Amino acid sequence: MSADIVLSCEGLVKRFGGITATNNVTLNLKRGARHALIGPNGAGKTTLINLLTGVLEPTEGRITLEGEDISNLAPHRRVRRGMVRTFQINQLFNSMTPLETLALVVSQHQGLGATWWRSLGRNAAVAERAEQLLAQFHLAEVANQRTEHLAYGKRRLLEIAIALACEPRVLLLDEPVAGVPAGEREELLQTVAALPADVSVLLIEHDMDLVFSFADRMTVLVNGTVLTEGTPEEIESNPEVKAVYLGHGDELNEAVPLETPNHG
Ligand SMILES: Nc1ncnc2c1ncn2[C@@H]1O[C@H](COP(=O)(O)OP(=O)(O)OP(=O)(O)O)[C@@H](O)[C@H]1O
Repeated sequence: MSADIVLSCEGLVKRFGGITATNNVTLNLKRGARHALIGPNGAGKTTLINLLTGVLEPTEGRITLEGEDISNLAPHRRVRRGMVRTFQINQLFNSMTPLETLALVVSQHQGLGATWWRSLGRNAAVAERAEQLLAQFHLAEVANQRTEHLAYGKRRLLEIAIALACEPRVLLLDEPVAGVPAGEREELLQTVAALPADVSVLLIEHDMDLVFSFADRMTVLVNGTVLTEGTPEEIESNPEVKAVYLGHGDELNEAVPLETPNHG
């Protein structure tokens, strides 16, 4: 396999009883890519991410990370190897502050265990990395507020900061702006745009503003199958893609949200 492919899946199939949610999907994520996965509701995007991260076991097919077959690795071992995801729905510790949460994750990642309170006091490297992440993700001013009191956009930022604290080589971003109110979107869009260039990103998103401003490559999934893959320009002008989305009453080339996210 080419050295510039960081994550790939080949002939991936997932069946749930009689439903084929993923149908022979082959996808290559290039190093440093900003790759978007789009498709109408029920196209199989979430199932594909669950297969890539190891939450679901494929019926058929193979997944390779940095040239190694990870098809049978447990989810946490895939994270250790550098593939990290965020979730559509926040999965945060409500009673902790962003500073505590990030210190915990950084501490775990550095092999110091879950003793974030000790690490914060005694380990300058943990505190420093947590502070850096707080600044990078516009969380410094809310660093000491309990997460349950944070605005929704800040919670989404914290979630991406947590993923970055694991120092991923591959980041799977699952609908980062879903449910975020208009006034908080800009900060999130800017932060996503400013993600480190050496982290390869696979973005699942319904918001076409974000998809077209972010992606340098796009894969369109329909009924579990890859309809097409290409540059944003190719996707925008592809008649088959337009036909799929026309049923939703929107024009792809207007770069408007194609549908209302059903989560968040
Ligand atoms: N655990 C499951 N059991 C049975 N069917 C499932 C299961 N998970 C997903 N499916 C089916 O697989 C298909 C793909 O669903 P999936 O959630 O992956 O689509 P999606 O593209 O992520 O949709 P959305 O944009 O709405 O999140 C759907 O027909 C769905 O009903």
